[in-house]
Amino acid sequence: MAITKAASLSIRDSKSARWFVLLTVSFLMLTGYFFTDIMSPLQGMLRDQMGWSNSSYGTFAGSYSVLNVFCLMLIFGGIILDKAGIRFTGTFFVGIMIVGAFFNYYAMTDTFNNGGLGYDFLNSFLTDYKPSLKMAMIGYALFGVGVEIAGITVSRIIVKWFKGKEMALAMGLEMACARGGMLIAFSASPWMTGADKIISRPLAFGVILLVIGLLAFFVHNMMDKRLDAEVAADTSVVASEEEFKASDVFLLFKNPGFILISLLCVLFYSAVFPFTKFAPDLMVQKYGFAEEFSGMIVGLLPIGTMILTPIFGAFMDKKGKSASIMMLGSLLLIFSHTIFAFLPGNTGFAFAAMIVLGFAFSFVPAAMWPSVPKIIPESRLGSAYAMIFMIQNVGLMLFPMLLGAVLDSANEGLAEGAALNYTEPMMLMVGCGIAALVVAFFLRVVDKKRGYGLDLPNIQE
Ligand SMILES: C[C@H](N)C(=O)N[C@@H](CCCCN)C(=O)O
Repeated sequence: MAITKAASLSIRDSKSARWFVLLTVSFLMLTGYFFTDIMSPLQGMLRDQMGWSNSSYGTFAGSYSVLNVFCLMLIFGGIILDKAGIRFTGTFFVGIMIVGAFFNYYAMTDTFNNGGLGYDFLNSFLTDYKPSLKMAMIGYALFGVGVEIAGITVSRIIVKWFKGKEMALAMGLEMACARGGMLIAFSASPWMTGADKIISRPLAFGVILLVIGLLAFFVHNMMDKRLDAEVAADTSVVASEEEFKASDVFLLFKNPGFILISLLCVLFYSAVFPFTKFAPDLMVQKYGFAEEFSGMIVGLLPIGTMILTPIFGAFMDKKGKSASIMMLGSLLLIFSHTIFAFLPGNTGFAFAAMIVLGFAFSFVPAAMWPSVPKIIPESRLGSAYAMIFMIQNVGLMLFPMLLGAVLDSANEGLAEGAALNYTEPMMLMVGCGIAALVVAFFLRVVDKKRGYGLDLPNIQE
């Protein structure tokens, strides 16, 4: 049964306790996001060493979401979260994340590629696809299930500890840490392959980091247990919300605010995460950066968001304006991708577009995620976040595949060694941005009509 707390103080009222909890789960997300983007700056090496085409690379990137979409893993994850609780769900799915990451690492090793366990089997069907690609996809798909459900769990944890307090700031800081993981991946991964360019090296490091993330989550579990014990022992805590039922998932779709926020999420994120998978190669092909530095340029994006997301989060905690800020973020997204698509390959434009994208990628997440609890009751939050992530994952699956396929087809017959043209793939991203802006506009209209309070401050005085 979902509960709300009345007057008496609990461990969540202790600032140091709740910020410490935030630290543990933020570190976990850092490790997850590090692994998510670990292969992104290695697209060129995957082409040269593993023989992966751009479409193959896009298919690999999209495999992250395949189980989440086709096996409805995020829906199950959300239901498990609402039924079995934070500690079990988090621990189990971080475990899945580690197993998937290990398969992904194994796919890149010489052991596997020289006929290791599973090679012959994976080589016996769909022979157009390399065994390394198939093994990496199995691993990345499992990893995608784990990291996404871990992300949903972490959002739930932050609401549990920060609701009515500094929630947007806390979510902003958690996302800043996650972006820190992206930053390390983009800037360090090519260097970690070493002079001999061994792709499996950064992946091995990523697996070890994930195990450390799991240990951090165990520390969170201890704090969470204490909070639950306090709540159970406290007679001033009153049951106030209905118990969650699996059928409630369908109720979410009767809520226009939920539908619009889900649509905005899929459109906005489809123009960001799939883009970042190709962005290092875009830097090489369009702007002429060396492969080792291309990830660092893309790393400007997470650096900017690490600083800006918590700042905007704190602003919205105090002043509100989330609905308007989501519109502004979508507008900036269009500007940024328009620069990448249509302006000349001048490095100044690359920096400018990346900075504008950094603002967009700070505004929208900082405003969107803390808005969900204003639209959905707490007992259904796990499922609501899960459903939003699930819809978002459709975009995260399709868009990298589309980008890879459009890139290959736009560059068919290109002379050996000539730079790839990214205009058409980037036009796809501009289209997503325009659609996101339209949805953000309607979300603001519906907010005014229904009184969700998206433009109101998060902190209750
Ligand atoms: C990719 C993942 N599904 C996602 O949407 N991540 C968001 C953060 C959502 C959780 C906020 N507490 C992101 O912006 O990285």
